[in-house]
Amino acid sequence: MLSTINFTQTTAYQKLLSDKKRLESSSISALFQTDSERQKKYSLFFQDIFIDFSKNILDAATFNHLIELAKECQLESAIQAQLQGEAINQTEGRAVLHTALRKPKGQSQLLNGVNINADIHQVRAHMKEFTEQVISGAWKGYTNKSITDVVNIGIGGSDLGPVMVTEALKPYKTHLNVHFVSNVDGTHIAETLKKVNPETTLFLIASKTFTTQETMANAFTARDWFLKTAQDESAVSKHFVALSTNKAQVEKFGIDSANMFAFWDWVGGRYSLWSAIGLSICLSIGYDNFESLLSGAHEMDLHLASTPLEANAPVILALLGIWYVNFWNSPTHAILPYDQYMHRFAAYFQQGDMESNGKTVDRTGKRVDYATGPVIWGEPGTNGQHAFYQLIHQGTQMIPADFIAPAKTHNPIGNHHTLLMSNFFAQTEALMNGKSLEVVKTELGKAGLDESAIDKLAPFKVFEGNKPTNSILAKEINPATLGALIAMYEHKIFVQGVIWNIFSYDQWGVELGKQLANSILPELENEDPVLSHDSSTNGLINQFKAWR
Ligand SMILES: O=P(O)(O)OC[C@H]1O[C@H](O)[C@H](O)[C@@H](O)[C@@H]1O
Repeated sequence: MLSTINFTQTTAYQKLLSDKKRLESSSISALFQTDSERQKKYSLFFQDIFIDFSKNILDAATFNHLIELAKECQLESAIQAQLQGEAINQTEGRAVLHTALRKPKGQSQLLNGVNINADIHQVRAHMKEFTEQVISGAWKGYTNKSITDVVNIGIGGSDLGPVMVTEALKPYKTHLNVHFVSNVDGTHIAETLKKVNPETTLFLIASKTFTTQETMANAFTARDWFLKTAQDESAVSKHFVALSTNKAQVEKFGIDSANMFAFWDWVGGRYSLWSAIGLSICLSIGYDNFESLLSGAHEMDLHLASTPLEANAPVILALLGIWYVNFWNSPTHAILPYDQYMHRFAAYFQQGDMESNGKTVDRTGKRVDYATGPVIWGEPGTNGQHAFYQLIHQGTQMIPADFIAPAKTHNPIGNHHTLLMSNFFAQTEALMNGKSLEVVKTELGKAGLDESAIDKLAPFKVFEGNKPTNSILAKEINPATLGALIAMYEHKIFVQGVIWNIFSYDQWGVELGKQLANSILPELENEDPVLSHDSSTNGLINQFKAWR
């Protein structure tokens, strides 16, 4: 079981409070000036990924105290508890074993004393066989035509992971066109169905529970649309498959259990792209590339399990995050991939991180008196630079940011990649160094302004600097490096949850929204005036009814 230590009661916490006071009067750039070895000390390689965390407000003492904090919170035993399949998701009484999905065939993974590796690989074999049939054209639709388009219908974890990965790995795309429908807004499915032909389309109904309102509504709409042309219920089995843990509901929907790809309750929705939920990924990039994605993630799992905390990439990133959230009051964290293919990476970890660590109750059931998970956000570079970087550079909040980029591009066109990367390096440097009043004044003087004009304008052009960033440079973004990067962020989330003494693997907050929508639904199904809510909600519902 996980400990219930309150991290604010540890000795390391007190030390970190004084570190903060000391470092407030210093700066990242000053720390570089006094230590020519700084980058070497605060960076590490994980295979072909170079993680430079030297541009943080961090000195040797602080780094040691962060590691002490992790030790005092019994992080090492928490990591083992998770990897060994203990029921660390205590509020749901479940183990958390997405890491087991990435283990090679034949490597034991015990859950309650039973080895689950064979079950996992049985589903994988089914996914491989099916993927190869569809890609080769051997799988035929009801008019004996091969499949050209795949529509994944799912939401949350049953959508965001596959979307992010298929976008990030587009250079590995097969001939299949993979589409994703998630929103219950009819526009999403309507616009997707306009692009596909029922004779050559395969629908993947992706839902762990197979009860999620949005997914079921979209699945029934897709089925009706399909049957309008096919006119024959028996054709459904050639065009609909299910990715789920709920066999009974899958059968109720009318999908043959032979066309069901199973997974298990110990796979959290937002950690499920490695399970049968990844079938859209297999179809999009081919089964072997899916395997490479999984083995890249597995390598990161091994790194988490066996590397000392002070050289452990996800642990370091997690501790730096805690340093900013809890000691520097940073409410948000930006993820900024300088790779257009990774344009959904931040959106994916918005769910991963915020659904996991958006908690106010600690593991003893008490309200916490410290901040927990930050708001995660971001857009790919350089688009973000022309949108929100202003606030990162000159706003009042400290916004730690992860810059992620591949050294090699999949599209070496002209000097585009050099232009892109020059922005990456320039931004992280500028965020750290800022620009002093003196420098601004000299620049304005050189531009020919007189003294009073310089005095007026200069304050607006000052950049305080000292904005922390991590730079994550991968040799290239391929299935294995992407797998490792995703697993690194997953583990970062877990480590932070351990320190914050919260349960990272439940999501009771989402359940509330589902219940509320279901209670209002019947009130929208007739024309009677609604009076059962507060005046704002009543007024809005009644106006909606009047206008629809
Ligand atoms: O896969 P499903 O059961 O349809 O669930 C889809 C999503 O539902 C909720 O929003 C959960 O909070 C998510 O974690 C989950 O990914």
